[in-house]
Amino acid sequence: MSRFAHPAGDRHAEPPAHERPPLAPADLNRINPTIWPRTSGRVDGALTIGDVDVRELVREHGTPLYVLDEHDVRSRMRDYATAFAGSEVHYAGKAFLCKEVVRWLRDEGLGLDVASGGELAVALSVGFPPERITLHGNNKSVAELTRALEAGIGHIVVDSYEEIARLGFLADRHGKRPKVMVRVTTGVEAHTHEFIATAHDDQKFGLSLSSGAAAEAVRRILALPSLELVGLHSHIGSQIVDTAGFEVAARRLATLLVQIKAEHDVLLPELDLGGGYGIAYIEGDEAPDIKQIADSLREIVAKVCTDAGLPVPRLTVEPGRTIVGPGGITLYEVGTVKDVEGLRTYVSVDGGMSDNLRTALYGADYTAVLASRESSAEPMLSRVVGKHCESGDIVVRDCFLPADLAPGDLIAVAATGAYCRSMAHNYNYLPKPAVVAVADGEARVIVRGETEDDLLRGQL
Ligand SMILES: Cc1ncc(COP(=O)(O)O)c(C=O)c1O
Ligand SMILES: N[C@@H](CCCC[NH3+])C(=O)O
Repeated sequence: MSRFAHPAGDRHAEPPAHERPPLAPADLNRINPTIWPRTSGRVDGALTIGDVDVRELVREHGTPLYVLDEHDVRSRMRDYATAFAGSEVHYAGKAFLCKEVVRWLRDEGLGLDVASGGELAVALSVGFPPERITLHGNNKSVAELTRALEAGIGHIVVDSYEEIARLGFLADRHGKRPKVMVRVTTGVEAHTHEFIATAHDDQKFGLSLSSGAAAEAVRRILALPSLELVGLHSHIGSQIVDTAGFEVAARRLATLLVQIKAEHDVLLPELDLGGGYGIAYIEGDEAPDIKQIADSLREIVAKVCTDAGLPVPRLTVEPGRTIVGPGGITLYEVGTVKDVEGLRTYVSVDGGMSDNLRTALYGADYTAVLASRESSAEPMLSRVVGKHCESGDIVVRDCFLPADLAPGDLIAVAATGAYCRSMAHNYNYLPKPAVVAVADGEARVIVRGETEDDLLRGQL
């Protein structure tokens, strides 16, 4: 995913032109609206979000700090509801889930995808309507399936033959008949990092279309009276900006639906096309247009089905990153600024891979700016690193920061709303930072930051 990774096996080779560090931006102080939250800007030199000055946020809540722009997130929820009017939009909670985000979803009329019993518990704890919840996972436990059945959630997406048998048995025992979908591996090679591509055959998710496993799963479900097969599901991967893969997957899924009608005389009323749409992380990134995606997916499915003389199924999409990613930032305080002669400057901040694992895990790119003030100093090629005991503990691999950067300055990293707090961990016993929602000049803690007591809890 990183544009700047060195070719494997030769760490000293000059990287090809497209992998070299970027040129310094013309204006280091710029808050590019395609990357930063919708309400962000600079006032008196300092970054503001939701009309709140980040210096105030830090005075009140410390650093590192996740900040979520409520207007940004809610407006993206509404953008999806509008673009996919007539279809279902289920927010993928794995991107970032907490009680308050669930309340926003409920207000804005979206559904929710959960990938574990824990995510389900968050949703149910604030009374989210269970019929608007879908449960995913390649290895759901008996306890998770049982809880889903007891709560009466809307859909369970089955991912293996074992799960079909397990769920069929549990549903029978509990006197339930859940709506299920089959997760189909459509064979699409998504253009994204290997670890987050999910529709090629050689990975753990789903049942393969090409091998016939998906069709066999359909047969097995139809043979179980305790399961109601309502549709097919596909999710090809995450942070995908080339929309062609979504279209191929939608066509393949719709074609399978037509084949199922021919083989079983069963008309499935639903297709779930997953999520995975990319966002802009750095200058020059272009995020796909949601309205265009909605129109093209609807058109493709409608054509395949009407050509076969079948009614068009109800569509669902499951965006995570595109809803919550761009509205989130992380604030850090600079602790040390170390010039490594002839190479770059290492800017150490008070968080790192425990609050943002994505750079270490996928070589992800991010944008960072000096947030507590403006500066007219020269650009300095920088690497923003954390405080963990790992040299791979990098937050922003390559960026330009002003050469007068000093300890005590605040740095903001953009587009950290998705898959940062949700993948945070406690390596080196660093507490997970708080999440603060900002809107209309007010800031509210929506997830409390961990304390030393939290870190020691549970130890005997
Ligand atoms: C089944 C499923 N649906 C939806 C998503 C959401 O993906 P994204 O956050 O990339 O939109 C994921 C994660 O990739 C997923 O695994
Ligand atoms: N966690 C990944 C995406 C995986 C999405 C879930 N299947 C990321 O940060 O990009």
